[in-house]
Amino acid sequence: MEKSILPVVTSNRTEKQTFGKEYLENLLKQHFGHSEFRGKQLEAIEAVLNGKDCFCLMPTGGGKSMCYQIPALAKPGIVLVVSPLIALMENQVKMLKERGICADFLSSTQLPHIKEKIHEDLNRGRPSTRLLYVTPELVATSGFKAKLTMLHKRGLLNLFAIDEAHCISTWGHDFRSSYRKLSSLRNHYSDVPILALTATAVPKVEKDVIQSLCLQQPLILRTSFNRPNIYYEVRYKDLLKDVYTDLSNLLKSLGGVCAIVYCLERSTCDVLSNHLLKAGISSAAYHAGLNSKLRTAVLDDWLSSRIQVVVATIAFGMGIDRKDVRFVCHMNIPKSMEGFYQESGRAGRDLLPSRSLLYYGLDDRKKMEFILRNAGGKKSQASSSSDDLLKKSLADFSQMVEYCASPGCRRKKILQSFGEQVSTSFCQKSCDACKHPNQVSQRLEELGRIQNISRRGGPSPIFMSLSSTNLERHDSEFWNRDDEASLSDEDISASDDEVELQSGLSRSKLSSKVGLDEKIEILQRAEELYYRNGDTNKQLCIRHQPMIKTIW
Ligand SMILES: Nc1ncnc2c1ncn2[C@@H]1O[C@H](COP(=O)(O)OP(=O)(O)OP(=O)(O)O)[C@@H](O)[C@H]1O
Repeated sequence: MEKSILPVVTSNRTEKQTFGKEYLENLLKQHFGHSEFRGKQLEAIEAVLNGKDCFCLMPTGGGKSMCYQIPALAKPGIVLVVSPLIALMENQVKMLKERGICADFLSSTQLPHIKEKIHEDLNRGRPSTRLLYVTPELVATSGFKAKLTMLHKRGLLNLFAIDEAHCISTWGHDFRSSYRKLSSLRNHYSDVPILALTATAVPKVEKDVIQSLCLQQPLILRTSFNRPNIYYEVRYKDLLKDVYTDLSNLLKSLGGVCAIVYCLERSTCDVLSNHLLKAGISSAAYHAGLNSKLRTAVLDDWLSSRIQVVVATIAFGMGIDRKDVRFVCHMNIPKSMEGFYQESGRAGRDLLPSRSLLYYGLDDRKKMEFILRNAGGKKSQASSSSDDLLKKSLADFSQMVEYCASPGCRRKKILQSFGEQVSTSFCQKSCDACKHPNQVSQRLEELGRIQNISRRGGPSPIFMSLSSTNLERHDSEFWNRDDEASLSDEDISASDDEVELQSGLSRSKLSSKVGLDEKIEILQRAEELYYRNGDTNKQLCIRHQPMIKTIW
């Protein structure tokens, strides 16, 4: 384990002096090079340093990590960070180590001697580890619970930070049940503050997270989801001569800016990336169908600006911290505003002017609607809960359609979908509908005419061509059936502890076969499927649990 090269500031000052604004700002400057706290960061940091539970809702790129990283530096002891994905843990630990901060993660994918070293450090009188990243599954094991109790008895637990806390609500009820068991943290270590962090603004999720973690009179911090530095625009595929040429012309006009183009399908990523290359734009495709070596090379090239544009599926982005993405494009309409917000939000994390463009097509809309409905229709037995889930996914999608195909400020529609009410003037002409209202109205009228003609002419060719066989094939892409076949029942039933002891080999074999990004894509799609199909997909998720399990 690499150890801290920079001495971490610990202080024996009194609480008031130790946690003063100036002191905390110094830590921010000294360790991260930022001159001041953003949004509600300081409030969250002060709350947890004073022993208070806190629920923190911040938009993507809002700087949530700082809310537990600064407390880890301000106070002696260990901050335990519960994180859903190994990829996220690895990224953060790497970044912290580069800054000389002693952080580590424990997961079943790590080599035994690395884990041993971490445990050795935790057993020391004064461990050098300041931040320890773990999965909820590990927290639920008896071995790790004993370790936590030992640290607690020695007064070494500074804070529990639950990153991506919405997972408690979205995944915790079923196939990641360990998320629900995190309540044991509050029950066993009542004097250690808990900080729950998320960018998911649904009120039901907030309530569920607070209840599930048993937060005690938490300070609730909500930051507006507005991203004022992003200009939002929609272009209409049906009114364009050639969408790919439109995109390549736009990219050329923007200069060599760093960009991400999201596509629904892997094949589109390949075709579009080739088109951009032919147009003289440096680009590469990135999706779970490529081998991991190639994906790593694409990611490295993009992160180091050797490639300008990555044309990717949703597998690309989670945990990737490149601040200067200037342009995010959606080639197809996403399934929900939440997904769109997360993906478009990868633009402009440095707060500089950036751009989001969505290409809306009538066929894409029909295709997505068909996929959502078909997923619901595949249920073996209709149940009211799966009907509700289907209704929810269609309602989520209709918000996205409204964003694209109805007049009015785009920014306002995004914020309204998260329950924020704002006036239209709030946008300050930073979306196409506010900047060029006449042009947008005219395009919508033209689109309406085309839509009427296509309605009279029957379903579109794409809609007709989506046979159930095609969709089966589409679904099978989510899971690697070879991997499924290679797994024993032991893997399926083993707890995290047992997996570590008994089937580390099969797990690592599986890990080497399946790239991290593919796992992320699988997990995201599993979540998507679960939402769409309710019980049916619960079975699907359980069946593929060994596969999904390797993600955390
Ligand atoms: N006070 C600050 N001043 C300047 N930059 C900051 C500040 N706090 C955080 N950042 C930077 O903002 C970026 C986003 O931070 P972070 O990854 O913590 O965001 P996040 O809220 O976790 O986002 P996401 O939900 O997308 O993961 C990082 O590059 C981080 O270094």
